[in-house]
Amino acid sequence: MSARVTVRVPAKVNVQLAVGGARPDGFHDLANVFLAVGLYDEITVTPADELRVTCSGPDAAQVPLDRTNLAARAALTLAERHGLGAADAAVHIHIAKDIPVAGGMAGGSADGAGALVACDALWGTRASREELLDICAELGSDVPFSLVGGAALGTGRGEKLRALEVGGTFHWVFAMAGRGLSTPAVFREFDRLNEGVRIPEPVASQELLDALAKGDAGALAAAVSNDLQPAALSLFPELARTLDAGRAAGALAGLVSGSGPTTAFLAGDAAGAEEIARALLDSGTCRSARVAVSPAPGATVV
Ligand SMILES: C[C@](O)(CO)[C@H](O)COP(=O)(O)OP(=O)(O)OC[C@H]1O[C@@H](n2ccc(N)nc2=O)[C@H](O)[C@@H]1O
Ligand SMILES: Nc1ncnc2c1ncn2[C@@H]1O[C@H](COP(=O)(O)OP(=O)(O)OP(=O)(O)O)[C@@H](O)[C@H]1O
Repeated sequence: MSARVTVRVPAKVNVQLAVGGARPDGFHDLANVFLAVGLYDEITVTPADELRVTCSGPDAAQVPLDRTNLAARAALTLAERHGLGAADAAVHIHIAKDIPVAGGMAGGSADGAGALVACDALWGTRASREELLDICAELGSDVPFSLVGGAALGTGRGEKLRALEVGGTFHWVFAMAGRGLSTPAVFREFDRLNEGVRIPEPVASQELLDALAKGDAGALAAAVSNDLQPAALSLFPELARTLDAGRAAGALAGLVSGSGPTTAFLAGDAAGAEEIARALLDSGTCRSARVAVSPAPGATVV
C-alpha cells in the first residue's frame, strides 16, 4: 500500500451515437462508438480522517463535493464490496479537473473510474478487472468506457463494451459552451421529438468502424453521427452557430459530443486543428476551444 495514488483519466467523444426507443427502466438502448480523447482529469487519493472531496480547475465551482460526486460514490462502493469499515475507507479525493463539466465528454464518469482505480491501489483491495467494470457500470453508463479508454462499441445502455481497433491518430477541436446541458434532459427531449415515431434498433455503422480501423479521418468524418444532436440543438439552439463556425474554418466534420453542449470538430492534421480552434475562438460562439488527439489510454496510475 502506498500513501498517495494519482490516476489520469481521459474524456470521450461519441463518433457514433445511435439511440433506440425508451426502455421500461427509462434508459435507452444504444450503439455507442466511444473514442477516448487526450483531455484528462487527474484524481489523487490520500488517506484521511473521513471521506472528503476537493476539486480544482476552471469548472471546479460546478462540481458537487458531497457523496453525490461520482468519485466519492466509487470509493464508497469499492469499500462496501470489500468490507472496509469507515476508518479504513476514509480518503481524501482530489480532482484536478480539465474536462468540461456537464459538457457531454464524460467528465464525472472519468472521475468515478479514476477514483475507483486509485482507491483500489491505495487500499490494496486488488479488485479484478471484471469487478472494476461491474462497479463502473453500477455508477453510470459511460463509466466503464472511462476505465478502458481507447475506442469501444458500447451496447445496452452503453455499458457493455467491445474494444475497437484504431489505425491512426485523429485530430480534434472541442468548443466548450457557456453553460452545461443535463444528460437526462437531453434524452427526455429526444423522446419528445420522437413521440409517435417508430425508432429502429440502434446499430453500429460498418463504414464508421472501418474508418476507425484504417485511421482514415476523411472516411470517419463522412460516417460520424449523433442521434442526440437534434435534442441538444433544440435545448441549446446557439450551438448551430458554433457548428457552422467550425465547419466554415475547414473542419472535416462537426458534431455535438454525446449529450452536449460541447461541440467536436475533426481536423485533417494538427496544424488544421490549431487553425480551427483559433477560428472558433474568434467567432465568439464558444467559451473556449481546445485541441486534443485520439485515441487516448483509459484510467492509468501515474
Ligand atoms: C450521452 C452519453 O454520454 C453517451 O455516451 C451517455 O449515454 C450518458 O451516460 P451517463 O452520463 O453515464 O448516464 P447515466 O448516469 O447512466 O444516466 C443518466 C440518465 O441519462 C439517461 N440515459 C443514459 C444512458 C442511456 N443509455 N439511456 C438513457 O436514457 C437516463 O435518463 C439516465 O437516468
Ligand atoms: N466528479 C464529478 N465531476 C463533474 N460532475 C459531477 C461529478 N460527480 C457528479 N457530478 C454531477 O454530474 C453532472 C454531470 O456532469 P458531467 O461533467 O459528468 O457531465 P457530462 O460530461 O455531460 O456527462 P456524460 O458525457 O457522461 O453524459 C454535473 O452537473 C454534476 O452535478
